Order: sequence, then structure tokens, then C-alpha cells
Amino acid sequence: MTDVEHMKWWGWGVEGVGFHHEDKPGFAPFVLQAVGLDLATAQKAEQPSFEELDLADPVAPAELVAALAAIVGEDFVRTDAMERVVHTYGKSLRDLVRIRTGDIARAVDVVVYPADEDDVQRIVDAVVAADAVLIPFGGGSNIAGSLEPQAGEQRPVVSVDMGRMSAVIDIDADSGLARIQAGALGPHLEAQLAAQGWTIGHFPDSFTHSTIGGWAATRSSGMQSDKYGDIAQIVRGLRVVRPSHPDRDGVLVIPAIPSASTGPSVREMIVGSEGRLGVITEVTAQVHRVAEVREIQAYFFPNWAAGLKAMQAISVSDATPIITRVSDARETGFSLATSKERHGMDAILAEKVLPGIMRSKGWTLEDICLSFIGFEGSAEHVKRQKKLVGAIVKQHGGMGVGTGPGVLYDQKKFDTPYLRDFLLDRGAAGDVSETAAPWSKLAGVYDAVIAAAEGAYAEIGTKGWIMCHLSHSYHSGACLYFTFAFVFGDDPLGEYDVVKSAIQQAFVDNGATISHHHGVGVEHSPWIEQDISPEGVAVVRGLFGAVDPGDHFNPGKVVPSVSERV
Ligand SMILES: Cc1cc2nc3c(=O)[nH]c(=O)nc-3n(C[C@H](O)[C@H](O)[C@H](O)COP(=O)(O)OP(=O)(O)OC[C@H]3O[C@@H](n4cnc5c(N)ncnc54)[C@H](O)[C@@H]3O)c2cc1C
Repeated sequence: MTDVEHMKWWGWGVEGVGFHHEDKPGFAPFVLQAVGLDLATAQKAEQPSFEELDLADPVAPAELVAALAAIVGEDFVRTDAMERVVHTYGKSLRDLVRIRTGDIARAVDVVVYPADEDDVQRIVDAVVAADAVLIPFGGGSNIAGSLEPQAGEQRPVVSVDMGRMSAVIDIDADSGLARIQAGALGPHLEAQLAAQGWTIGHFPDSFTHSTIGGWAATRSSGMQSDKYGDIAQIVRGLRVVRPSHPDRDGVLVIPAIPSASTGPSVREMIVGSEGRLGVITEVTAQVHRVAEVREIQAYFFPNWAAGLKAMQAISVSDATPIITRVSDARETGFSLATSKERHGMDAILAEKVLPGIMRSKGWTLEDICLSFIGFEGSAEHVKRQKKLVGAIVKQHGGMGVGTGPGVLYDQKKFDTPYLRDFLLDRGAAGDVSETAAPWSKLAGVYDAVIAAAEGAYAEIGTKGWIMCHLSHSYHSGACLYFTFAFVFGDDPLGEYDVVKSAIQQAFVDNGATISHHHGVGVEHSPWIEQDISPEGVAVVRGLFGAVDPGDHFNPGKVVPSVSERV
């Protein structure tokens, strides 16, 4: 036993926890209307059987396994089937479908658990000496195919699980800088920081099952990025282990300097490198004092255009919210459908009074858009922020409805990821694609993506659903986050590819990026040239090739491999 926590081998999160709709009366009718799935009659699939997985024997030369065991001890080198399966995929829809159907083209061979940076250095050197492949593993939550070995990989593949390295090492309270070991999962590092009155302020939806090393390696962004920044801003310093040289160890050290003019930023090269430049062992993160007051306020807008314009106005105003988020009318419908049953005054307010007020304003209820805006700071600061935001909302025809829905949003934000498994159990795919674009292009991107998804559903002959919210606002633009779902036919992955590809292509065709915060992996790399230009890809490929000429570090991710080795 390693005591390192992992998610279910076949799905999201921990065993025994899942999505339930029995207490949400609007959910079943919503799903029926959205994708034609009748939850009353849908057959629920059996939980996949681990014993039925057909896993090839590991390519694990005895000398390599012995060398790794000599570094970390035998208990921390694993070649058993469960460990290999858990470390082979992330949690994208493709991963979930493949794992459920036993489709594992190439599993990792050996899993090793270093205890400290010295172990990592010796593991890296042993892997390179054995001409093997090394894939760093954080929480295994990525959804871009960032972990899977290349299908044709002949060399042994070693997954380096960072889970034993999960400490907050120290906090420089003067500077608000915390040194954190790369394998710390969100709740673990936040608890250690909170014990001393600090927070990292980085809360991706996958927070419970992802690590700070993984966040850095994928250029992650959390729901409070408007105030605390994306991980690229939060990561100030880094330690990264690379192969050692005859005259020095291989630790690349980026000190935590607020800003430097020292040539191209190596820190920026590491952030988003998805394991291709080495193993991140430590991150020095900007942390903040836990705020005195935290409030998530809910607002409604008469339509999407008004909601977008209001978010843009907030982003360039004096207001500094932690979250600005607005859902389109479809996602608003979904949110209302996943609300728990209401009783008494609560029901009367939500179902009669509120719609009555909206109608009296001339709003069409099918067009309304729900928005959450979050505030943190001193009581006085929060009060002022709410006033500033309230005025902007009003100018754009919106209205505030208080903190009630915001409290619910805060409570259930980490539960929603279980929904994908619920749908898959009943023959439906649900997944996400997200992007960012300048404000001037956002409305066009939105329209193009909705049209592209509808075209894709028509192509595969199914009734599909797509909805969107705006989150992560910047001065020049914002992120659009699309969620799509459909009941699949005989070829779930083929059909999924048609929809996902149509959406990704619509991003690049309309001036948006292929990924705002989910990284590239292998799932988004087909569009990387269209995103950063062929010359941009040549630069990235040149970097990876020059510092890893043997193609040992997570080959094939971010930019497709051109190595002859696979
Ligand atoms: C339901 C769901 C919701 C999500 N929500 C968000 C969200 O809100 N925001 C967001 O940004 N992402 C989100 N994600 C995506 C995912 O959680 C992020 O990509 C996350 O940063 C991955 O972290 P991890 O620790 O799980 O890394 P892993 O999945 O284990 O690894 C991801 C990549 O990073 C590399 N890596 C990991 N650790 C290291 C290390 N120590 N050194 C070098 N390379 C390393 C791996 O080799 C791999 O290439 C979501 C995913 C799911 C399934």
C-alpha cells in the first residue's frame, strides 16, 4: 500500500459517490427534452468489471524495476494491473469510454512513487539510462489525453506518481509565497495553507482530485481566477528535475521573483509543458490571507447579449470580483433543472414571484441568463464591490436575487463532475470544450460553436444538447465554456469525435483558442498549428527536441511527436 489516493479506475471521483437526480424533480424532464433520454426507462449499465480488462503484460525489464526499487523501496514500485490502469488515462470522455470498454492500446508498465526530490532525480536518471519513457502523474484528472503512452511505444513506460510529495514546505509570510511539493492535491494543500490563515485561491472544478504540479503542467485556471489569476500567474517559482549531467545535478530552479527581465521566461516554458521538460517537484505559489468575507451573489439578465456586455463592463470597471460568470439561456435552464425540490415560501418565490417580476419587465423566460459574481475581502470592500457591480448589472437590464443561489453554487461546484459517469451509465455522452477570445469576438465565437455542434448532431443523426457559460474574465476578453451531450449510437468515440472536432474547429476558425485551461495533450494537438501557427509549433518542437533528444519525457504531448522512435 502506498497510501496515495486515486480516483475510481473507471470514472470520476471516489467509490460510492455519484450523481443522483431523485431529489431534483426538474432533472428527468430536462434530460428527456434536451437529448431524448428517458431516465424512467433507461437501462443503467453494470459497473465495468476490472477482471474482464484485457491488459498486455508490462514491458518492465527486471534491471529497471530493480533500479527503481533500490531508489524508493520495493513497496513503492508497482507493476500490478490496477496500478497500471489507474495511471494510464486521465478523465476525458474518450478516457472514460475507453476504460469502460477495455480499450487500452498501451498501458504504462511501471508505477513508481518518489518520496522526495532526490528520489525523483535518481528515477529520472535510471529511466533515461534504461532508454525508457517517463510520464509524471499528478491526480490523473486531465481531460486532454496528457497521460497516455503513445500507442506504438516499444520502450518501457514509467509513470512517476507524485502523490507522496504533498507538503506545504514553508510560507514566506512577508511576500505571501508558499513552497509547495508538486504532488499536493487541492484539498491537502489548501488545508495546510488554511491552518496558517492562507489560501492559494485556485479552485478548478477538479480541485478535489488534481495537484499543484498538474495545474502548473497544464496551465490550469480556477473559478476564482478573476482575482487570484490563472495558475500561470500563481506559480512564481519552480523546481524541475531533468537528467543529471556528469558535472551537475539536473534540477532546474526558477526563483520566485515578482518579475524579471532575463530573456524568454523559462518559468513560462515549464508552465503548460505537460511533463515534456521534466518533473516538477516544487512550486512556489503566490498565496493570500483568507478573506474576512466571501459572498457569491446571483443575478439574472434578460438575455445572453446583455449578460456578455455586463461581464465585459465589469472587467474594465473599478470592481474586482473573484468570479464573474454568466450562463446562456440553455445552461440557465439546466441549472434550474438541477435544483433540489423547493418547499414553502422558497417554492413560491422561485416559481411564482420571481418569474412574475421577470414577465413584468417584459423578459421572455426562455431567454433569461443566470449569473454568479463572487466577492472576497473585508466587509467594507465587499460592500463597495457589490455596489459597483450592482450598478453595472442594472445598466445592462439585469437584476440581483441575493446570495441564495450562490450558496448552492458554492456547495455543489465539486459534485457536477460526477454527472458524466451518470450519463455514460445510461448510454449518453456529456463533455466540455472551452476556449478564450477577445471581447470583440466572443459573441461570434458563441454563435459559431452552437451552429457547429448542431451541424455535427445532424451529421451523426442524433438529438444533441449544447450550453455555455462565460467565466474567467480579463481586460481584453474571457473564456467561454461549452458543455455538450447526446445519446450515442453504435460508435460512441467516432460520434464524439465528430462533435468535439466541430467545436474545436469552430474555435480556431473564429479567432478563439483551442484551450483556455485544459491543456493540449493529444486531444487538442490536431489544432495546435492553427492556434499558434506552424512556426510556433516548430519553436515548441525545437525546444522539446533540444532538451530531450532521446524523447524520454511524455513524448507526443502538446505537439505531435516527429521522433522515429514510435
Ligand atoms: C470534471 C473535470 C473538471 C475539470 N475542471 C477544470 C478546471 O476548472 N480548471 C482546469 O484548469 N482544469 C480542469 N480540469 C482538467 C484537469 O483537472 C487539469 O488539467 C489539472 O490541472 C490536471 O492536474 P492533475 O494533477 O490531475 O494532472 P494529471 O492529469 O495527473 O497530469 C496532467 C499532465 O500534467 C503532467 N504532470 C502532472 N504532474 C506533473 C509534475 N509534477 N511535473 C511535470 N508534469 C506533471 C502529466 O504528465 C500530464 O501531462 C477538469 C477535469 C475534469 C475531469
